[in-house]
Formats: sequence, structure tokens, C-alpha cells
Amino acid sequence: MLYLASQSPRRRDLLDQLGEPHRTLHVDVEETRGTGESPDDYVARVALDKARAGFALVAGEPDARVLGADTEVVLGDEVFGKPRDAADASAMLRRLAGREHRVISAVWLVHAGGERRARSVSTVRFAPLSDADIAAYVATGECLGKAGAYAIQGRAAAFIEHLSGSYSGVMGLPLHETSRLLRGQ
Ligand SMILES: Cc1cn([C@H]2C[C@H](O)[C@@H](COP(=O)(O)OP(=O)(O)OP(=O)(O)O)O2)c(=O)[nH]c1=O
Repeated sequence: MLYLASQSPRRRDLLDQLGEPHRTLHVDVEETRGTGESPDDYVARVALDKARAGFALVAGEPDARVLGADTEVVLGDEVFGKPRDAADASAMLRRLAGREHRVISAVWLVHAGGERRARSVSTVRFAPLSDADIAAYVATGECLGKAGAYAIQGRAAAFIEHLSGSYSGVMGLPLHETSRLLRGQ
């Protein structure tokens, strides 16, 4: 059985797109970047923590395979996770406006036979945003629970001038890379 160690409805929907039957596992993992930890290492570590925590719940089952994923928005060396509140979301969006940032998604597959990873890095360029644009977006509430305080699959699509990389990766689960991981490639 394939399990997805995630509370994210986006990840569930994305994994459904692969047509792979799966169940979700509820895991709660600490998401704090260590001092000196690179954005890449941080995203990979958190995704692995989620997959391992999920695997611990079903390790007794034969053929259990568990996916864990993490997505962060990265501006320079700064990592923007999920905003604490509306003010934090506005501050993130002000920083992202009119610039290019990266979105890093890491995925781990953990099973009795071992642990394997996939990774996706996309570049996203935001249009310049006025204070009124940001206030109107934050008022929708869409920014909450999303890395970098925006959802490419929602109204923030209007802010995106250019994307290079993986749309599904920005949304939280890079499907090409995940599909390869599941096929053992
Ligand atoms: C940038 C971006 C992020 N996101 C979401 C994907 C992730 O759900 C979230 C990043 O937070 P994560 O910590 O990666 O995931 P999560 O806490 O939502 O879910 P779980 O740990 O249980 O798997 O941001 C979008 O939905 N759209 C976007 O455009």
C-alpha cells in the first residue's frame, strides 16, 4: 500500500492525478531551519522527517511505502514557509513582488527496502504588486497555510509573470519526479 504522510489537501489531489491508489497518514513534524542549514538541505530534511514519521506508523504492514514532501519558497538564502498570520503574509508578498524567487520541493519515499528522494526547483517571477493588491489578496485568506503566502493554483496565478520548472512542484508535489520515484527510477 502507498501512503502519503501529509495533511495537505493539495498533495492528496496531486497524487490522485498519478492514478496511484493511496491513503493519507497524519504526521506532525517540527519545521525549523537549523543554523547554517542550506535551503535545499532544510527542505530535504523536513520531507524525510515526514516520510519517516509516516513509515513509523505503518512499518508493521508488508509492502508499505510512504511518501513525505516539503515545499518552501526561497528568496536568496531566506526561506519563506507558511505565514504566521495576515501581517506576516503581507510582509512576505511585499518581498516577493517584482522579483524572482525559487520554490523548492523535496519528496522522499520510505519503505522497508530503503529511502529514496526526488527534488524539484522552480523559478517564479512575480509582477510588481501595490499595497492594495497585497491587501486584497491577503483578505481572501488564500495565503494562509501556503509557503511564501501564495497559491499558484489560486488567485495568486495573476501575480506570476513567469514560471520555469514544475507547476505541480510549486503546488507541493512535483508529479514527474514523484512518478519516477514510485516507479523506482
Ligand atoms: C508556493 C505554493 C505552496 N503551496 C502549499 C503546498 C504546501 O501544502 C504548503 C507548504 O507547506 P508544507 O510544509 O510543504 O506542507 P503542509 O504543511 O501544507 O502539508 P504537510 O506537511 O502535512 O504535507 O504550501 C500551494 O498550495 N501553492 C503554492 O503556490
